[in-house]
Amino acid sequence: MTPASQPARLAVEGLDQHYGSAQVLRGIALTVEPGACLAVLGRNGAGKTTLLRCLTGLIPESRGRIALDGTELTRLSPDRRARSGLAYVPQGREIFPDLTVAENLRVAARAHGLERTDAIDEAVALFPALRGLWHRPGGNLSGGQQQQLAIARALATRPRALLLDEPTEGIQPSIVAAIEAVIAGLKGRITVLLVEQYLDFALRVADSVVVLSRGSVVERGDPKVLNPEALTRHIAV
Ligand SMILES: Nc1ncnc2c1ncn2[C@@H]1O[C@H](COP(=O)(O)OP(=O)(O)OP(=O)(O)O)[C@@H](O)[C@H]1O
Repeated sequence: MTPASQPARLAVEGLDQHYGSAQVLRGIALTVEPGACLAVLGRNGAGKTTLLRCLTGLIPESRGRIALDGTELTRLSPDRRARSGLAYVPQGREIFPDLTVAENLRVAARAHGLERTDAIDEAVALFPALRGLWHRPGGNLSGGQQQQLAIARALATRPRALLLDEPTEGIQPSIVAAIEAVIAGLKGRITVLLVEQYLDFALRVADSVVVLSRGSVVERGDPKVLNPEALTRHIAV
C-alpha cells in the first residue's frame, strides 16, 4: 500500500497577474502551514479564482513565486504541479458528466499511479453518499453530490495541498455541513486553501484568513481575532 502523503507548506510571494493590460493580482504573499486551512475571502471580482488558477498553473503568473515545501512550482505545467501534490477543485466542479462516479474517481487515481491503492476507498469514506451513486453518470448528480464527488476525486490523488474554489456555492445545507465536516477532518493531514463567499462557513473551518480586494491582500489573520467590521467592510457588497 502506498502511504498517505504528508501535508505540504504552501508559500506564495510577490504574485502578480495581468489579463492583457489589466492587473488582477498585486503582490500577493501568503503562507499555508502544513495541514492548516487558509480561507481567501473577498467580493466578486477581487481576484480569488485568478489566484487559484495561478497556483495550479492554468494561467501563467506574471511575476512572483509559488512553492510547495520549498520546491518551486512557478512556471511548471499544471500537470507537473498536480504531480507535486497540488489538487484543485474548481468553481463549477468540472466533473466528467458522461463518466460514472466510480470512473471519475478512477481516472483521477490512475493519473497519479494510485489505482491499485486504497486512495479511492479513503476518499469515498469521507463522502459515504457516493457509494449509493457509484454507477450513476456524474452529469446526473445534483450540484451537492457533484461537489462531494469533485472533492473526493481530488482527495483520491492523495494531495499534499488542496485548493477549493467556493465549495458551498449553490449547495443545500445538509451537504454544506458534510463538506464542512470533511474539511475540518483534513486538519493536520492535508494543507487546504479555501476560497469562499460564505463568510460564516469560512470562519468556522479556517485557521487563518486572507481578504483580497482589487487584487491585493487588505486583511489577514486569525479568524477568532480579526475584527468582524474589518472583514465585512471588504466583503459585503
Ligand atoms: N479570462 C479573463 N480575462 C479578462 N479578465 C478576467 C478574466 N477572468 C477574470 N477576469 C477579471 O479579473 C478580475 C478577477 O476575477 P476573479 O474571477 O479572479 O475574481 P473572484 O474574486 O474569483 O470573483 P468571483 O467571486 O466572482 O468568482 C475581475 O475583474 C474579472 O472580471
